[in-house]
Amino acid sequence: MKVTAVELHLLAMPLVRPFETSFGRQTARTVLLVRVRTDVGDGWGECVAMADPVYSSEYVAGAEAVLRDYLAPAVLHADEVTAEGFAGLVSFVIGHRMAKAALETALLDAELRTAERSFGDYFGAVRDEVDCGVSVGVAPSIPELLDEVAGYVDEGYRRIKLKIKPGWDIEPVREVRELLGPDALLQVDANTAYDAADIRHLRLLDAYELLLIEQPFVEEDIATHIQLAREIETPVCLDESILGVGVAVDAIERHATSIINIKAGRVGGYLEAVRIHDACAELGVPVWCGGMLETGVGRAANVALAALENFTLPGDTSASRRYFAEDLTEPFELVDGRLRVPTAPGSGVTVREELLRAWAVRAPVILT
Ligand SMILES: CC(=O)N[C@@H](Cc1ccc2ccccc2c1)C(=O)O
Ligand SMILES: [Mg+2]
Repeated sequence: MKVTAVELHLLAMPLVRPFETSFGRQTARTVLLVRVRTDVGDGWGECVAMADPVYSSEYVAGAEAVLRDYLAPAVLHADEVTAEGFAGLVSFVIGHRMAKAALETALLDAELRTAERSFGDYFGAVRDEVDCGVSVGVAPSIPELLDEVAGYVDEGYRRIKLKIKPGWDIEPVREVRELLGPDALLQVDANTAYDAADIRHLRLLDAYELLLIEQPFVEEDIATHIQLAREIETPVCLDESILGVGVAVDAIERHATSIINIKAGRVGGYLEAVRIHDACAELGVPVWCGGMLETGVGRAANVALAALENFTLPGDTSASRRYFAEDLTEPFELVDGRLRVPTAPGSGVTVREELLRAWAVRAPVILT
């Protein structure tokens, strides 16, 4: 297809409640959306980068710049572009996987809408709905944490994930395990907040039958994850470290991790995400779909991805209302702890253009 324009939309959406992690406290989501106009129709992609480079080195203003100055010109100058050829077309740009993922997804959305194929059908979904978990932030107090967790259990979430950090780990886990009972699915996410000196302390988590401990150490530090995996019963899961299928296979083969959190935005797009899924299936390593507080645009694609065979653990594919009072698309509603996989062409959702205008931080950048 021929791309005739690339639009960069910048929105601000308030969160229904503050979301605190080991790297900070968020009260709103700054959203960068990419729309491509092509000779066969439009497509949308959502960039998962945060406003600040605190989860990864990418951030909204940086993603916008690399899309404006490198990635959009590359597709606009090409006579013929395909989603499958996009990674090769922009391989001259090092990194910037979240920015690349947004544009690749927009191209895929345009292609599949025209072909009248859904993301789920294209990715190889084997389910019509996916089991959903929920990510729970660091709370001001234990009672407030327990209230929030009890609310999610009432909503039907099939797995609870607690953000932890030094000083907020063993006690909240113990109290939530007490609240949930011994059989509930419970896991933790440290977002890189610990180091090797904390390994003995982290072993205390073994008392609480957790599904996994997610990314305790910094992205580049595979060695300390290997050391922890040797010394702790709780399975180690990687998130920030997994930038592509190569590092996923390397980390698994070196026994740094035994479960992978797949986020299409973090790895450069849904095509790479499917490659990681397939490689993990080969290696007998279960995967689950991570979340980056996406609007319905990114959420729709994540739910389709989470419907693949080897996504055997509930993901952070929570309902829209977990984060937003109103979503940019039709809302994703939890039914019996599950979300339905969209079946309409492309992502299967429709961006509400009136909200695009209402929530815009500035006029869209239109590149032609
Ligand atoms: C659902 C979940 O825990 N996501 C990330 C962390 C995270 C936390 C806060 C965020 C705020 C704005 C944008 C992305 C964010 C991602 C994770 O798994 O590590
Ligand atoms: Mg994580």
